[in-house]
Amino acid sequence: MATTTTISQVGEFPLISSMVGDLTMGQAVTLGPGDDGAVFQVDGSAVVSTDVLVEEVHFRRRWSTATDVGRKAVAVNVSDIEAMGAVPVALVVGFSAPGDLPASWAREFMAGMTAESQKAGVSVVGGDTTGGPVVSIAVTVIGQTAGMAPVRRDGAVPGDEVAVIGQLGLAAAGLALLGRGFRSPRAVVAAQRCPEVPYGQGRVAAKAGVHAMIDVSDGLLADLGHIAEASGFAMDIDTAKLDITESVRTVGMATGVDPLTWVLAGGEDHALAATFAPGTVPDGWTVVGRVLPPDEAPDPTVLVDGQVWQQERGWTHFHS
Ligand SMILES: Nc1ncnc2c1ncn2[C@@H]1O[C@H](COP(=O)(O)OP(=O)(O)O)[C@@H](O)[C@H]1O
Ligand SMILES: Cc1ncc(C[n+]2csc(CCOP(=O)(O)OP(=O)(O)O)c2C)c(N)n1
Ligand SMILES: [Mg+2]
Repeated sequence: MATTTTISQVGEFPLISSMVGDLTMGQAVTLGPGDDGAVFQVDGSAVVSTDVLVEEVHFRRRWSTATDVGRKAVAVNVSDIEAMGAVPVALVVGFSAPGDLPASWAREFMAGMTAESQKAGVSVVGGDTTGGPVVSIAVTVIGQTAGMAPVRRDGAVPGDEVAVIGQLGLAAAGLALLGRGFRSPRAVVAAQRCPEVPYGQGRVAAKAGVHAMIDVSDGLLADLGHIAEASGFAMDIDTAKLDITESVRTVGMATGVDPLTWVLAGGEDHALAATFAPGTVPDGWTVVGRVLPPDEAPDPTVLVDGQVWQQERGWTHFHS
């Protein structure tokens, strides 16, 4: 019978060596993995953000390959740097796993991190590896402002156009499919396994003078709600302007779910949502609504076609 080598059989330090062996460092990095700290240069202020992925909460090993999870760990983190209008530079990864995890899973996870890091233009400069009851991944990403002010959530003003770039609804439709035991349409399942982050578009928005920006991790309404609240103004989303991808419609029909609920409230697509002065929305972005003056809507909330949205707005942890 074929046996699978586990990470406990390999041991901590040989495991680390096998995980970092193929990493390549970008120009800004002067010292990568192997010492007590990594060293790299940043241009301007450092922008830092962290996101945790926990097995059975953010992914399942029977739904996603190790490569998918490694890619997703990078994508969801770099997405926050994009949403700050900054440029990603380096990231560190905390990796915990049970001793019976196949060693190949850990190596393929790093291969996924490497592949997505190259796509995003960032280097994996270090990390930590420990035992734990389930696979947990904590990534911290560092970006640089490189001559521009960071883009915050509190800059939306009445009259702004609300615009998005990237996919919406696919990851949630993919989750619905995987949960029902299906593996196609491939596009939505792939989006759940790893989102297609619109790398570089955060910077494009910053250069266009974007007023406020966020990445859509929990759901469009929930995340735009953070901009509305931080800025103190309401927004109205015009659902006729939302692009509902064909594959998302197909999954909606097959499962009896209104696909609009995934587009408005499904998380994990890591699209960017932002508000711009009228006429300054960059090419490729889709205008989906506007920021309202207080006399039209006194509460800083997100309306849908002028109405209060009565259904879920997005994902929250700890819900029963
Ligand atoms: N345990 C924590 N300790 C300190 N700050 C936290 C903690 N959890 C979340 N935050 C901060 O709260 C804010 C909202 O977090 P979150 O909703 O996870 O943001 P995002 O969707 O960008 O990942 C962020 O600025 C984050 O840094
Ligand atoms: C097994 C499994 N169950 C449920 C989900 C759905 N899900 C988990 S976390 C999440 C929202 C985003 O995660 P969060 O940790 O809130 O990211 P952040 O907002 O901090 O970037 C969603 C939609 C999933 N991806 N996998
Ligand atoms: Mg977070």
